[in-house]
Amino acid sequence: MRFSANLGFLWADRPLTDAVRAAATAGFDAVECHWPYDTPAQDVAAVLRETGLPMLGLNTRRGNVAAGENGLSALPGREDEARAAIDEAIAYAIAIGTRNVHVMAGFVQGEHAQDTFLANLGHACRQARPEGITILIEPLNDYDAPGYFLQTTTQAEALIDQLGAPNLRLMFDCYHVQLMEGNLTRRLTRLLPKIGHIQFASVPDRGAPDRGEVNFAHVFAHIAELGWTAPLGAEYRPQGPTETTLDWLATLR
Ligand SMILES: O=C(O)C(=O)[C@H](O)CO
Ligand SMILES: [Mg+2]
Repeated sequence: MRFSANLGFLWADRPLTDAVRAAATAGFDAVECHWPYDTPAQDVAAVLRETGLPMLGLNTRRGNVAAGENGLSALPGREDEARAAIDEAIAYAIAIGTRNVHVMAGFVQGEHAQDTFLANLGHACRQARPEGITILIEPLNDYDAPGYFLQTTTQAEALIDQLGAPNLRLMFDCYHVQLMEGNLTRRLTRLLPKIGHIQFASVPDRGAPDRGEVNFAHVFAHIAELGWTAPLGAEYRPQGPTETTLDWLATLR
């Protein structure tokens, strides 16, 4: 099994470029991030070349973070900002060779929000497709992100089917899915053709995967049996310095 360090959480206390180096030293096969926009893309591209690690994914900006926003793409009336964030994310992804862009929906509910999200996702998929980039949507659990538009894989699957874009896929984060829907291995099997990236953290505390209610040795073996070979995203909150939380990397590999 190969693993990607999510630098939104792992080594998040370091500049992004140093975090990439730390992930390489620790033996990760890839990296991914949340919002890299404060770091010039050419610096990130340079450190990816230096370490040989690919950056698997990045997120669109959240909007007004101080006001509690967590994405713009399902917010009716915010289409111009949402599309600017999508275009920015795709341009950054092209500059650093990243193949996945997670389009964040935001805190909103209702049919109008669904139409808005679909329209903005259509824009994202059209812009990304000629560049070989996949657009990801990720259900977030209602405990950490109450009121987030996209909360379940069932909802995400319906959106993917409705839009019918070949480069729209599901970000299957085992942490969120376990909290909202459970049934991880059956769900992974059924949804596999629609999955673009897989992430994990312990449940319920979002720590390293060698603790908590999910047996990740079993889940990772199942994912390998399904034929999935891309690195899995370690998106957990280290309790202490990241290096002290990496025993799982040897045991679950
Ligand atoms: O929160 C998550 O699980 C994510 O993957 C997002 O990228 C950050 O909100
Ligand atoms: Mg995630």
